Amino acid sequence: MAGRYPDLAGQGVLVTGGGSGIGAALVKGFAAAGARVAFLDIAEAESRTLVSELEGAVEHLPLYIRTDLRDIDALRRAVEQAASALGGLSVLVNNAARDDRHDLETVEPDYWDENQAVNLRHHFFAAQAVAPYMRAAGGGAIVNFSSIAFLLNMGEFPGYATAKAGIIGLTKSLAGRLGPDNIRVNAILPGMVLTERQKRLWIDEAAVAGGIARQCLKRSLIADDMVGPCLFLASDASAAITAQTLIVDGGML
Ligand SMILES: NC(=O)c1ccc[n+]([C@@H]2O[C@H](COP(=O)([O-])OP(=O)(O)OC[C@H]3O[C@@H](n4cnc5c(N)ncnc54)[C@H](O)[C@@H]3O)[C@@H](O)[C@H]2O)c1
Repeated sequence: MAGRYPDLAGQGVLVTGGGSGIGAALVKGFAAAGARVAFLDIAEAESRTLVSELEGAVEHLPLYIRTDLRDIDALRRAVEQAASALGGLSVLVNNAARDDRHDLETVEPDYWDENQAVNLRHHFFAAQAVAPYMRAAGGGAIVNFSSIAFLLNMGEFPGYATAKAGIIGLTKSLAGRLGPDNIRVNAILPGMVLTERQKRLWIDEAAVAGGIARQCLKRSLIADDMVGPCLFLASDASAAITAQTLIVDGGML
């Protein structure tokens, strides 16, 4: 991976939800490319394990900043801390989410608001907070993680699906607003990716088989499959690409 996008070496990269799952693969991928990485996560044990795993293996050891992204003041402080520690920020990956299932009949307004706070709201406020640093650097790239789930009429998580659809609108609006500053904004829509959380909570053998049957590629996707597309959208290799959505689902849709 290192060297495939040489322009990423030395860049300041911020990844939300980088402590586990796809986010952890992204932290490793950017660090292997020589980037200076900071990541925000609520999961302390996983995050600290990730940093210790990378000790001695990468040029710049990623910086973990414990942050609950539902707390926008804390998010703003974390962005400042990351920018100061890394010497600037030119890439933001909005990745953190929580795909809880919920019933139409039992959702209350507080649950709905918390669900949007964990799945959508921090995308906007992280972009707002990093934009000045990107302008100072002469440009930047924001990659927002959406999902194909909102296109599949899945009834078990209307809040999550709403947030993931909202991320597409946000991506396009931010791309329009920030394009004149040479800041690109794109979204990745993963398909079925076998992370530890997915295997523990939602995806059993039958679901894996069902998913693969619907894909063109007859294998399970893993977190590492998201790294190449994300590094591509963060790097100068995609310098003329903005306001786009990239589906990475093994050909399910
Ligand atoms: N795994 C899949 O199949 C799949 C499919 C489609 C889209 N996605 C999207 O990809 C992204 C990564 O998914 P994943 O499967 O790796 O998820 P995951 O649950 O494995 O990891 C999410 C990370 O976000 C962190 N996080 C959650 N709430 C937080 C909060 N309030 N503050 C700070 N950190 C918080 C978690 O601690 C965790 O480390 C998400 O945006 C998800 O919606 C995943």
